[in-house]
Amino acid sequence: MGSAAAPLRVLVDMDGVLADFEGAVLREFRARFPAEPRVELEERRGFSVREQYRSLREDLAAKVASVYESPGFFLDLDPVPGALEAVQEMLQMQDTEVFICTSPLRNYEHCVVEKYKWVEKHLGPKFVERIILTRDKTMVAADLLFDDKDTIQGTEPNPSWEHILFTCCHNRHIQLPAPRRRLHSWADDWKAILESKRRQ
Ligand SMILES: Cc1cn([C@H]2C[C@H](O)[C@@H](COP(=O)(O)O)O2)c(=O)[nH]c1=O
Ligand SMILES: [Mg+2]
Repeated sequence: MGSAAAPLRVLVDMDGVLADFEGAVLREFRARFPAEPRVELEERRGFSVREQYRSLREDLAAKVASVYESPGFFLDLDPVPGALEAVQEMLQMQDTEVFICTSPLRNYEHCVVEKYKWVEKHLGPKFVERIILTRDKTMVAADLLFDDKDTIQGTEPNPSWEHILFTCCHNRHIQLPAPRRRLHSWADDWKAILESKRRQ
């Protein structure tokens, strides 16, 4: 008798994919520093919001960091539209394993515990067991990784997953070289991506 095919293992990133990090940074920055120049979401370029604020004016880097390093920032992030429904549906799919794979800030004081609380609040306690917290996603074995960071590098030069770039304000201008793929939003056909990977 042949052995059953292994389940498809899917990693889903948190900030920019499940939780609206960028929207909250802008909203809180505007509230706390109304007189300072800011980067509107349409003007965001590059993964690091801190570096883009630094390019406006050196001292704005620390100011924007103070926003996302504040207590309550990560816990209060709004879910990305459609994200919660999509991962709950993924969890119920046959022959599919889903994990949340997220990187904490270097200044992890509030971020780590609030990421756990956010998942419990929005997805329930069972999903908390599916959190993988790492600053090196290349070390995690999976078939797919949905992530808004355009370039994901780490210790492992050939990660097992295919990185599907999740469209976010800071990456929408990037032209991906073939055969790299995008998911434009959770309204886009994520199931087709899972099925195509299953057939490979
Ligand atoms: C400056 C800056 C930092 N981040 C942070 C937020 C998170 O701690 C990680 C990314 O987490 P993910 O769940 O792996 O997306 O980096 C950021 O996302 N964007 C920034 O500009
Ligand atoms: Mg992200």
